[in-house]
Amino acid sequence: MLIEYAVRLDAVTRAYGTGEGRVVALDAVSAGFPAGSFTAVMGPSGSGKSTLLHCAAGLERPSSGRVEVAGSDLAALPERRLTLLRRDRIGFVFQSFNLVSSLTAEQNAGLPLRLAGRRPGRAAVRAALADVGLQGRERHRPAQLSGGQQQRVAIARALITGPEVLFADEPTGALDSSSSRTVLRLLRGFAGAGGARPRTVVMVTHDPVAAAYADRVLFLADGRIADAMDAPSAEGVAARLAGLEQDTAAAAPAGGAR
Ligand SMILES: Nc1ncnc2c1ncn2[C@@H]1O[C@H](COP(=O)(O)OP(=O)(O)OP(=O)(O)O)[C@@H](O)[C@H]1O
Repeated sequence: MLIEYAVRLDAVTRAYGTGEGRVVALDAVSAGFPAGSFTAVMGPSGSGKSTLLHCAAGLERPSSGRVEVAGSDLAALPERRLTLLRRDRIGFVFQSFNLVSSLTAEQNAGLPLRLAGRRPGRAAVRAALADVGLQGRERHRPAQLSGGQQQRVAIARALITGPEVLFADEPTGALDSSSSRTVLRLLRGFAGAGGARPRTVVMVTHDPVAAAYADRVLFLADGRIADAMDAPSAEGVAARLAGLEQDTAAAAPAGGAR
């Protein structure tokens, strides 16, 4: 059966700096994220997880290699088309929520539509907030909401444009375990083949419990894919991660820099 990929990386390298100070954050990484799947990306600190996410989402351009999202080769897109792809077909959720503190939950959630020059319909925004369990909180500002509630506003904002791919960078990193569960269930519920188009989630996390919500875990070490695990359990993921952390620590030169 032919697998349809929502996101594909082909020999993607991303290096920072030059000469002595050059750091290869991603080293010829090839990976496919099937349409409708939920993938967690894990690995020791500095292994390249955020860089992979940023390259896959078109937030950063790779030094070499090819990234395809929703059938488009990102490098071939002019800046304007890339902006439209990011705006209309991709959603982002970050660890730090990134809400606008002076705006209400409703205004924050409707912001992508406003930025696209569309007047956000109140009913649609309220429905998006209700979908994440925030009915009755529409007029609250971020400071009046808990961390978990703020992240749910951020999810409503990410989903308001009906994206095909949701990228999440440590979405539960700042949350307690109960709020984390709520957020992870929302991400899990978003991913899938149902609806007009399959919906795909790619999530970077440090937390094996969070990774166990995914269909598949991709492990990075030293900027390369080190392993993959289907139908992950938190225990299995924790054990694999501990092994990779040991290998990375053993391989690191004194002083730590790669
Ligand atoms: N803008 C940058 N300039 C220079 N080096 C960078 C930059 N961004 C990342 N790096 C380096 O690239 C490597 C990979 O970083 P990245 O943030 O992708 O790792 P990570 O796995 O997400 O780490 P963590 O789990 O600690 O967040 C690291 O060695 C990091 O120091």
